[in-house]
Amino acid sequence: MSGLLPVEEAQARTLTLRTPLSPETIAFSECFGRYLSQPVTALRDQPAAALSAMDGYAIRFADLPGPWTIAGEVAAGAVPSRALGPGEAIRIFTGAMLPEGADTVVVQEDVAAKGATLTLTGDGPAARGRHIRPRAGDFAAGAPLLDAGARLTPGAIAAAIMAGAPAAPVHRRPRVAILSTGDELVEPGRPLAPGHIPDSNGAMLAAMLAAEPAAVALPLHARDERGTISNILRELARHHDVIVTIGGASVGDHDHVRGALADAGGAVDFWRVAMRPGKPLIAGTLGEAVLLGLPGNPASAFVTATLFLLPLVRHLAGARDPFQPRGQAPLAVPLAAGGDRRDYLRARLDGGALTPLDSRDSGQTRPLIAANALIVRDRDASARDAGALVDYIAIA
Ligand SMILES: Nc1nc2c(c(=O)[nH]1)N[C@H]1C(S)=C(S)[C@@H](COP(=O)(O)OP(=O)(O)OC[C@H]3O[C@@H](n4cnc5c(N)ncnc54)[C@H](O)[C@@H]3O)O[C@H]1N2
Ligand code: MOO
Repeated sequence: MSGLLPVEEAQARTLTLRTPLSPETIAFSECFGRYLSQPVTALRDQPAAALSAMDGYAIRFADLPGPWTIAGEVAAGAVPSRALGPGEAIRIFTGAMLPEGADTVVVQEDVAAKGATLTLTGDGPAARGRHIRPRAGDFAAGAPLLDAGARLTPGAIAAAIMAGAPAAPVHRRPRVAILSTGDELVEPGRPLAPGHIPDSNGAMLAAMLAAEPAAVALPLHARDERGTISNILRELARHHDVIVTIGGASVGDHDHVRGALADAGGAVDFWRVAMRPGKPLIAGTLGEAVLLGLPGNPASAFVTATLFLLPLVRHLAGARDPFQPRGQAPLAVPLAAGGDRRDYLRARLDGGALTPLDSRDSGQTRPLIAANALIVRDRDASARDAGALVDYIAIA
């Protein structure tokens, strides 16, 4: 089909519409899911000194099998008051600094203390250095820990804090507006007149964005009036980084998004992508804002949001790698040959195998309940047997 942009080209063009947003420094308590604006390098050794990894006694390995004279105690957070001498043991706890002179920890389950005398009752440590966390065993000062553009996962947050970073250097979150268009649409939960349907896409997109570093405004709705849509777009562009419209993207007499964007002073970068569902996707700019015009069919909106909106939001939020990775899994059932566009088939990944869900009608919402993957089937792909490996994208 002519005039349709290949998916990868359309995805790449979407990201070129705007560079990542400005950097800011925020508290670690607020930074989950954000992307780093600069690398994190360790500012300190961790641990900063050799520590005990167990509750027990610090000893010299050469003094085994004891007995020892108990010569003091050191708890986590304290500095040992003296060095360990030959034949001595110092009571020590998990996370406490190892006294100078000690090279091994014997766990308390392996010894018995009577007065100031400690005797071995179990096997004891098998080697010098047992139950000791060496200085800088986690990382040394100067170690590169996280790259710019990395996502702040719980683990990454923990490492950045331990590395001594005072706060999280990240990119600003994109402010995202969602605008459903269509005379037939009614706010969720409101009574429906004949010909009306509930606006399910607005809330669906807000939910998809809830897991992303985005400030998402309450979904809005406009009637199918070019002038109204144009005015709303112009207003939204003043305070948002991304405007997502839903519906009105196709060729019908009531499909006004492209016209309204032009009237508002914006520009279409591309329209129509070689994919199913989602062909009439629009991408463009209006002032500083990027506009994505998603097709109105629920599956089309879902798939185009997955492939274009979420990566755009991540890109603006500073992600180095904004696209969902593709996986491969075997088909649980045979798959028919592909058509003249790239297909993204709603599917269920269960027990390691993929089952395409029955409906290919992009107007249906019910298949979205079970779908946890999109099978990627290339244009003109041949039919595949059950068991054949196919590409998929995991979806939430
Ligand atoms: N002659 C042609 N007709 C259509 C073509 C085409 O190439 N030639 N493309 C079809 C494809 S593919 C799609 S996808 C749809 C997309 O159309 P629009 O983006 O203009 O969407 P609407 O017509 O406004 O709506 C389509 C469908 O989705 C329902 N809808 C819309 N918004 C919502 C919402 N917020 N929540 C729930 N449901 C929504 C709407 O009622 C329609 O049923 O065009 C085909 N037509
Ligand atoms: O592309 Mo439409 O999205 O096939 O239903």
